[in-house]
Amino acid sequence: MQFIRTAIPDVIIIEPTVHGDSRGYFVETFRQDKLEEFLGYKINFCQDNESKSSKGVLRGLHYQLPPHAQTKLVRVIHGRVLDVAVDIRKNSPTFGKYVAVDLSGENKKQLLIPRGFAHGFVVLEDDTIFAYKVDNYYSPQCDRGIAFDDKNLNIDWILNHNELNLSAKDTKQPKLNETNDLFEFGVDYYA
Ligand SMILES: Cc1cn([C@H]2C[C@H](O)[C@@H](COP(=O)(O)OP(=O)(O)O[C@H]3O[C@H](C)C(=O)[C@H](O)[C@H]3O)O2)c(=O)[nH]c1=O
Repeated sequence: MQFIRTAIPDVIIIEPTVHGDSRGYFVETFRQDKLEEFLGYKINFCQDNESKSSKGVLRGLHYQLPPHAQTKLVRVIHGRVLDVAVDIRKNSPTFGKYVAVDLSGENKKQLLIPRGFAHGFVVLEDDTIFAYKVDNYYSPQCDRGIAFDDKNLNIDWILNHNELNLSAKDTKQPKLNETNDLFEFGVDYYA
């Protein structure tokens, strides 16, 4: 299992080891000990999620506010997405910047998105199954979002705007500079 820091160092790509043989393959998709050793802090996931989407679906950009802020460990079981994490920690040197990673059932890559980031993905193949762990329970009251097409983020979602399929909620999210519901850089949201 390899851990690779991205251009935003707190966002980490995880590449599990795939053991293939004549029957198929085996992969350890999560190892708490190895993850905590790399992170240098404890992490306790408490909820697993799964969503299925057709090509063109865009879910995001979402996050939960403290005290229900979530770390997400995301992966694609079948299909392919472009997965995006946006730094929404005020005063961060990478505030408003994003990381985009191609996750697929084929490459088995995962992305660790810490508290303080908005998360979203666009689905690039039909019948894509997206699975992820979170370390705080779902809290509708603390659920927030940022507009996927915020010009100040300038996210390249690959697909054309007219190919996208969003929830009503996601067509009405505020731009980053229109919300105060953000995080502070340097605050330990894991304390
Ligand atoms: C997130 C969540 C949702 N729900 C219910 C609420 C709705 O009845 C239904 C769909 O919820 P929503 O439209 O918010 O689902 P997504 O658009 O896939 O949202 C997720 O996608 C983006 C990319 C994320 O990173 C978040 O985990 C999450 O916001 O599932 C639950 O019961 N539990 C949950 O944890």
